[in-house]
Amino acid sequence: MSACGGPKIKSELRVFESADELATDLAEYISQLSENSVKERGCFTIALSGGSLISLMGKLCEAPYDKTVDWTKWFVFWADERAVAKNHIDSNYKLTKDLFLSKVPILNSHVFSINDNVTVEDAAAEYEFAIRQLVKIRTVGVSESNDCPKFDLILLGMGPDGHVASLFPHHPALELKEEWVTYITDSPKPPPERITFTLPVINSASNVAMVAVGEEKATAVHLATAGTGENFDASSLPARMVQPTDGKLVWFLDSTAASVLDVSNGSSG
Ligand SMILES: O=C1O[C@H](COP(=O)(O)O)[C@@H](O)[C@H](O)[C@H]1O
Repeated sequence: MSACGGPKIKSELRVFESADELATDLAEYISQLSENSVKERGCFTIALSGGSLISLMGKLCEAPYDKTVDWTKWFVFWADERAVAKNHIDSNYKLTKDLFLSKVPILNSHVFSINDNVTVEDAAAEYEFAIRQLVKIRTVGVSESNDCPKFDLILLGMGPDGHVASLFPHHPALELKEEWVTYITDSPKPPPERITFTLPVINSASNVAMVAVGEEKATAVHLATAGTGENFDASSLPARMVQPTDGKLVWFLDSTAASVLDVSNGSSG
C-alpha cells in the first residue's frame, strides 16, 4: 500500500497495487472497527452499498476473520437499495446475501433490509422509522452535532459519474437536510427507483470508507479528492460531498482508480 497525494478534503487515501491487496486491507480495517465498536458500545452498526464493494469484502468471510470477528454483535443496514424484488439480480440485498451474509453468522434479527413489497416512498419511510427506533435505544449511536444516526461504519462504492449510494449528480436528493432516508424514481443508472441514505446521515457516521477500483473511476476519484477552484459545483460530483462532520473518511483505491491523482498534492492521513 502507498499513502498517496493528499486531498484538500480531510481524508486518508490508501492506494493498492491490486484489488486483491485492497480487499486484504479492507477486511482488516472493518475487523478493527468492529472490535473497537464492540469494546466501546457493545455492538457494531455497519451500512453497506451494492456494486463492486461487496465482492471486495469477501476476505472477511475467511480466516482469521470468520472466527475472530464477533458477528453476533453486528447490525447490518444498507446505504442504498434498488426497488426490485429481493431475489432480483439487481437487488443490493441479494448481492450481499449471496456473497457475504450467507457466509458469516450474523443474526437474522440484526439485518435491516429494505422492504421490497411496498412503494419506494413507503419503503423509505419504513426504513427511516426502523432506524429511528434503533437510535432511540442507542443500538445505533446519535451524532453530537445533530439528531442524525451515527453509524459505526458506512461503506460506499462510487460510480464513474461520482455517485455514491443512490445520490446522483445534480439530483435534488443531494439537498435534503432533514430526511435520513429518501427515495428517487429517476435514477440515471437502472433501475430507476431506489431508496437511499441522505448526505446528513452519511456525513454523521463515525467512519466512512469509499471504495473504488478500475480506471473508469480515476477521474471521479481525482475530482472528489483534489483541491478544486471555488467555482467547482460540488453537486456535479456527490462523492465530493461526502465529508464526515466528526468522523473519519478513508478512501480505498486500486492503482488504476488512483491513476489520475496528483501525488505532489501534500500528504494524506
Ligand atoms: O448502483 C449502485 O452503484 C454504486 C457503485 O457501484 P460499482 O459497481 O460501480 O462499485 C454502488 O455503490 C451503489 O450501492 C449501487 O446501488
